[in-house]
Amino acid sequence: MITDIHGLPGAVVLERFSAWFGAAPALHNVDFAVRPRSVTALIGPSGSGKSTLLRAINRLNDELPGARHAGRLLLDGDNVYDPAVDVSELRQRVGMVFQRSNPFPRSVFDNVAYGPRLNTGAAGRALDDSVEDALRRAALWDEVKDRLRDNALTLSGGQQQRLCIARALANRPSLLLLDEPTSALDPQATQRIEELLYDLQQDLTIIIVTHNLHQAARVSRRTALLVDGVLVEDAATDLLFTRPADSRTEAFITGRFG
Ligand SMILES: Nc1ncnc2c1ncn2[C@@H]1O[C@H](COP(=O)(O)OP(=O)(O)OP(=O)(O)O)[C@@H](O)[C@H]1O
Repeated sequence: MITDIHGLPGAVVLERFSAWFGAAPALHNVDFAVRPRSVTALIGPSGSGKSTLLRAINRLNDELPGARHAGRLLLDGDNVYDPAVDVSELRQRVGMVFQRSNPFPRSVFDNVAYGPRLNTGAAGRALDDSVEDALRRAALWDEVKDRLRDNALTLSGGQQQRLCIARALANRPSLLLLDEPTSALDPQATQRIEELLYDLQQDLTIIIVTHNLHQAARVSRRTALLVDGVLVEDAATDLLFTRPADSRTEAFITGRFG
């Protein structure tokens, strides 16, 4: 099954992938294939390795002292840990959005224009067009089209998070990683982002870490459970929540641990 999707654009494949920060592994021999152009949810108790897995994909763990890994991690069929990989180019292909929205304290426009300016040298009309396109794809354009010169920090929390999504989309990534993107938002702002993810999966692969099992059930086609750095189960979301194959999944989704 894993080899079926290996080289497809936006496909992520982990092969016996392990990660350590110290002696104990944060991820242990993970075999995991993420389907392209769909939403996959990562769930699991606190400290089970969800963020470590996300951060392994765009090599953010590399920045942490003592971090090391073993095994292979492929994006679009390429090993992201190949020495020839340009990490900044990798991070254009892999957008990431965090729990706390983190717009730059600059204008709405400049936030979204940042990547295209830096990576393609876009300017003038071409830059305006790519900013508008990213804001439209992030379902934010109508709300900010008259506020493009306002400081991004004047937007609401939900708008700031969609702005961070737009900033990532402006780099035309094939993969979007979201680490608990709605946990600081109210239900309405959360719903807007969930609807947005539903639309965005037409064009790109999305992996979302969430502590909210209802959210995983609502937004994802597949869900994977991590426990103590081990991938316990990876299945179609409706199956995982109704007929889990592993007793640890059943215990987790019924609230008996984690
Ligand atoms: N920078 C770091 N230095 C040392 N250990 C770390 C670091 N980041 C994570 N770990 C350890 O790696 C393991 C996995 O952590 P990780 O943050 O990936 O879990 P998580 O499932 O995302 O947790 P949470 O749901 O609480 O965010 C934990 O034991 C954690 O203590």
